[in-house]
Formats: sequence, structure tokens, C-alpha cells
Amino acid sequence: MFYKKLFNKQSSIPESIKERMELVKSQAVPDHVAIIMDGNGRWAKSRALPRIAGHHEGMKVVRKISILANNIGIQTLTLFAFSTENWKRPKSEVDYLMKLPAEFLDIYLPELIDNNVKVQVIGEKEKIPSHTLLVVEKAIERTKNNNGLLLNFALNYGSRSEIIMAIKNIVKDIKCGNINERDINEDIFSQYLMTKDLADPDLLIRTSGEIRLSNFMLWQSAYTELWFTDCLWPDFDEGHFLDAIEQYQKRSRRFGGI
Ligand SMILES: CCc1cc(N2CCCCCC2)n2ncc(-c3ccc(F)cc3)c2n1
Repeated sequence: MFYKKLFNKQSSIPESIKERMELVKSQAVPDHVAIIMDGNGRWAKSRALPRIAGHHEGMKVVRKISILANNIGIQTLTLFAFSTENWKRPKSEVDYLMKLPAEFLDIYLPELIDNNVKVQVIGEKEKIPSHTLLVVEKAIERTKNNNGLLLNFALNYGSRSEIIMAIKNIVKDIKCGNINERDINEDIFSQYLMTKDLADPDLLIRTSGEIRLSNFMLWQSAYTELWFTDCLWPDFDEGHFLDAIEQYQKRSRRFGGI
């Protein structure tokens, strides 16, 4: 089909990147990469554009990095698309952001399906507008049998809220006798988190020069390698992503051991 030629997974990747990809693939790639996609507003401001132009440009980078991650064999890519704190932004910006999933899926879902990508979401669905939820749930349904990259969007996600919800559900299960207080350990606790079916992230990338976690996967990133770049998300490309993976491969991870 037309889009297959247009978005063929190999033709959209620059030649110079392909060599680096082969080298990265020859070593262990991180199973789970998480990204805080920061700097969209600043990118727009530096070009005297409205903030939403940065979000729109950032959406194109989501597709580029998802295809690359899938091609180098990363199992899960979790993208921090909207935090529980983002509701404080101007209504016009929130309304625009809540329309981005539909725009993204409308343009890129056929290509993602063609690349065997599975779409999932973590976050609190209650506050998300029904029009957004509808298209996201359709994409989850349409890709549920794919076994390539798990493209996991954190949508209205906040780590502290996730932890409080886990505690409340554990208390509920103790009260009704489903679990015993003395059986609670880190594995049991992890089963009450939204990420219960995911491995912890091996590598967390944050763009735009901010050096903080911003209430993102706080429990899950206890042993996660952190990689920060001043690059603004809309300017983030395959080269930056491979920089992070190559850096990760150079670091020896000890999980607290020697
Ligand atoms: C709801 C806020 C939001 C913002 C956003 N931005 C703006 C912020 C960061 C930069 C990327 C572009 N993107 N990009 C893709 C999605 C998306 C979400 C779910 C889904 F199933 C498919 C796509 C997205 N969602």
C-alpha cells in the first residue's frame, strides 16, 4: 500500500544511523526505555511559535523514535505524554493536548501496525475526555495481538498517585482476606501498580536539560540508568536516541551489588 512505501521502516532511517543501529544491536539493548519528552514549549517559544506547535512537532518525534526502538529490538518504550500535573496548564493547551492522541493515531497507527507495534496506556482514565479514550482504546484493541515493540503511553499518569492507589487496594485486599499483611513485599507491591505487567525501565531519558524525575515511575526507576540531554524533544532524533543506548551499553549495571 501507499503508506508502506512512504513509511517503509528502513527507508525512513538515514544511512549513517543504520550503521550505528547494527552496532547497537550487536550488544544487549535495554528491554525497557522510558522517556520524559520535555522541551516542546521552549522549542516553540524559541521560534516565536505558539506552544502547541512544539507539541505538534514533538508528536512527529514520537513516531520516529518508536520506529527506531522497534527496529533495534527494544521490548517496551514508555513515553510520558501527559502528567497528572499537566491539568494546571491553560485550558486551551490541555484541550489541544487531548486531541493529539487522535491525530497521532490517525496518521501513524497504520505504520505502527505494519511494524508489529503494540499500543498500551498507563494512567488514570477517569479525567481523560471520552473522545481521547475512544481512539486510544481502539488502537489498543487493534494492536493487542502484535508482539513487536510495546509502545506504552503514560497518559494522565502520576507516580505518587499510582503508589497511593496501590496502598489503598492493598488495604482493601487485606481487609477482605485476599492477602495477608505479612506476605507484603516488593514483588507483591509492584503487582498493584499500573506497570504490573511491565519490567522496570532499564534506561530513563529526559530531554530539555531538566534534571529531575517529575513524579514519573518513581518506584519503578529505583535501579534505572538515567540519561539527560539538553536537546529539546522536538529536536530529538535517532542520533540522540542511539547516543543514550550506546551510553547505557557502556555503563555496567550493579543493581546495588559491587
Ligand atoms: C495526551 C497528551 C499527548 C501529548 C503528546 N505530545 C505532546 C507532549 C510531548 C511530546 C509528544 C507529543 N502525544 N504524542 C503522542 C501522544 C499519544 C498518546 C496516546 C496514544 F495512544 C497515542 C499517541 C500524545 N499524547
